[in-house]
Amino acid sequence: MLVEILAVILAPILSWVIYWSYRVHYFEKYLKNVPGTTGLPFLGHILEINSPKKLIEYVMKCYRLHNTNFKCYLGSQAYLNITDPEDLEFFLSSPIILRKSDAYNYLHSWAGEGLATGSGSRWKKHRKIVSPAFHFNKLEKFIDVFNTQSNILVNKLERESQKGDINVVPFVTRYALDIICETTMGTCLNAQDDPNSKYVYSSNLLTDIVIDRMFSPLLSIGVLYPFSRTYWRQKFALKVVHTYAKTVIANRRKDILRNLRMDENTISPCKNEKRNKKNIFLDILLDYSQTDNTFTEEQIREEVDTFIYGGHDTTASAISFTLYCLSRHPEIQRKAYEELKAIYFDDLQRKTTYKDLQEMSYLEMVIKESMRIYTPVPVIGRMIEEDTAWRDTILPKGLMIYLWLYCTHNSVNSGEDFERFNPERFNVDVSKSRHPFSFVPFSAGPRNCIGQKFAMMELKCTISAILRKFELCPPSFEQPIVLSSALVLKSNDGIYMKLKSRYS
Ligand code: HEM
Repeated sequence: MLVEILAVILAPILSWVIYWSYRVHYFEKYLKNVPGTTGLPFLGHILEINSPKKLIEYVMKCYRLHNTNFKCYLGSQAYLNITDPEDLEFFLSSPIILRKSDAYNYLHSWAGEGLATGSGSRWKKHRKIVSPAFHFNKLEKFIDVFNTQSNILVNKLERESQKGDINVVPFVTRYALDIICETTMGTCLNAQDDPNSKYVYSSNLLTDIVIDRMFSPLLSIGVLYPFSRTYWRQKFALKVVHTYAKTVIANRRKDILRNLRMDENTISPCKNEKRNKKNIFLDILLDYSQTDNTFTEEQIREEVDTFIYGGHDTTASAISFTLYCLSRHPEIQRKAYEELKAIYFDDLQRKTTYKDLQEMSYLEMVIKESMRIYTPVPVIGRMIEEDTAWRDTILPKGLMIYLWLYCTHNSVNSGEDFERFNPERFNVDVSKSRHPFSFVPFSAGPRNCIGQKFAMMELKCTISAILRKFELCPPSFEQPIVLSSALVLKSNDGIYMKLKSRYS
């Protein structure tokens, strides 16, 4: 009897030991010359990377130690961390290394196999369908939305700043959510006015849950997850966001069938402004679905949720960190403000036009420099599907690749003075002297960010509106920024500043 009990206990442990040894041996056959270690037996480096804050600390520690690409292990799974621009170019330009890594699986319940998480022929097809929506002459029409929403944001910030130091992150995040919902679905979410709405609560909750699952060994195990409280909270939040998207899609389809699409002179539900709602991303998907019945309602919903996820936290991170950089560098802020004064001439409160945005060249350099130091998407993951030659070795099937844009940006790849906030490094001549993959905040190659032009327009429009209204100053207390990195870079304790109105 005792032998049988021991056998029952020991068999799974022994299988685990054999499995772990086999897998580590399998990866090490090819990765033995890559700097880094296999970590603790059975655990790898799990204990050092158990939160978004520890992840970025750990990665920067390894990068400073090895000064190049390095490997690490989570259990028996090997991860190759890429930091060198030449290697970023290899992976990002590859027409075959296109599948996303395991970390993106946690987004599936929310955004399904939408553009950011999908792969294979379905991803290729959807990318083709969605691309026309991001043509610059379609994007131009969204300036009205940016203007309306940034006006609301500036008013909210003004009210709040009268109380003293202000954490801009929650304001900017709700603002970005309003923008992406209106441009994607043509609906007015009103997150800025109604921060406690079910949708805002649910989308924030889903973001937090994705991050929790990435770092919690228990929540990441598929069979155990349904027994956790998080699973049931996620189920509730998913129901809210999916029902919202499905209702909007169904109503919009009815409008199209009844030929009731809004034209240039109809009133948008948002702030009663005249707006051509025909340009929303959803219409491009619905129009396509009328020509191809394999493009299902569920797939449309997944793309809508993908835009909402991919298009709001990222821009909120970039806006918040740029405001932070401006508030801590008064001389650079003064130059950016001078540029705006020259563009807006005698009416700093007027609406921004597409032409204004083209003229904001110094502000664009400021935004780029901020995205270099505080890279909004610090890391991109890929999975190797077939053995692939790389340098003098083979990347074995099943290997995960983490492309650390954050490390590449925050190193001598950006110049010897890389720790200095210096927008001038993005003037045309200096930029030319660097490797083209030394600065890729929107990624590059076939899976680059489809929303990058949209994002840059939104960033310029928002930051210029805030800068025209306020002088940004440091808060009354010292705030060291502690970074946390999951899918998007965040400051652990918010981003505080003092906003002084330039006019009343
Ligand atoms: C500052 C803002 C933004 C940054 C820094 C950013 C960055 C990125 C990065 C690094 C990727 C990953 C590409 C890869 O895996 O190689 C990506 C993908 C993507 N982004 Fe953005 N993004 C931003 C804003 C937006 C916006 C506003 C939208 C939508 C309107 C958007 C939609 C997407 C989509 C759909 C993908 C997946 C593309 C694909 O895999 O084909 N992004 N973005």
